[in-house]
Amino acid sequence: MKVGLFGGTFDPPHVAHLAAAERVRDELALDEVWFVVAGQPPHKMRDAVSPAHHRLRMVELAVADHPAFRVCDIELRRPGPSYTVDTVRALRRQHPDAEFYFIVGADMAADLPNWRAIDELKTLVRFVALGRPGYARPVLPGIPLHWVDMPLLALSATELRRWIRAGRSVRYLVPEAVRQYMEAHEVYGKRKR
Ligand SMILES: Nc1ncnc2c1ncn2[C@@H]1O[C@H](COP(=O)(O)OP(=O)(O)OP(=O)(O)O)[C@@H](O)[C@H]1O
Ligand SMILES: O=C(O)c1ccc[n+]([C@@H]2O[C@H](COP(=O)([O-])O)[C@@H](O)[C@H]2O)c1
Repeated sequence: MKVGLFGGTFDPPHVAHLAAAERVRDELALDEVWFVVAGQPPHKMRDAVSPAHHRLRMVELAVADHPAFRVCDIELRRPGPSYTVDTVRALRRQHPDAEFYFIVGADMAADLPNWRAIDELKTLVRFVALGRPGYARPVLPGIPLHWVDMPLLALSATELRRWIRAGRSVRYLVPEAVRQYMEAHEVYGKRKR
């Protein structure tokens, strides 16, 4: 089975995440894409991240209508920073027959040389990267990267949180079920209007 792993903080999940996952699933003929919700993202240690149960629920809602998309909560059940190499080692033990592809946007792709145990990690997964506005396709000597083209979507969770806090509508920028959940649970505070 060919499985795409799409790791993210997903605070909140947005339509560019879904479009990226679908684009890679289609291009590489993956059987499934697992959205791996980061417990404590290693490079966001000092940032305030929304509670894991909200991010997990929002991702569940976001992927619910896609038959090949799944949510993986393995990193939420492990204390400490969510290093991808730990996740992939565990998933390979649990699913010895799966072939794993790790999906990243161009911003994260450029950071791969700094990831924990990257020399081991690159032997455990194939990296797949997508363009992201503002980030060039990186040249990474020694780290094979499968580049997948897709229409660039200038959307980020940081920007969406800012919009919500400013009282702006994010309808159509996040799946409708996610929008309703974040409003009902005031994940990013009360909507101003
Ligand atoms: N607009 C986008 N185009 C392509 N890839 C994206 C886009 N937004 C996020 N990604 C990728 O999705 C993965 C998960 O990203 P994450 O959950 O951190 O969302 P984000 O929008 O980058 O959030 P933040 O702004 O809080 O950093 C990362 O690999 C990131 O590069
Ligand atoms: O393992 C690492 O060293 C590492 C360093 C930075 C990011 N990651 C992973 O990259 C994925 C995307 O991160 P983020 O914070 O942009 O959502 C997420 O699964 C992180 O755990 C992993």
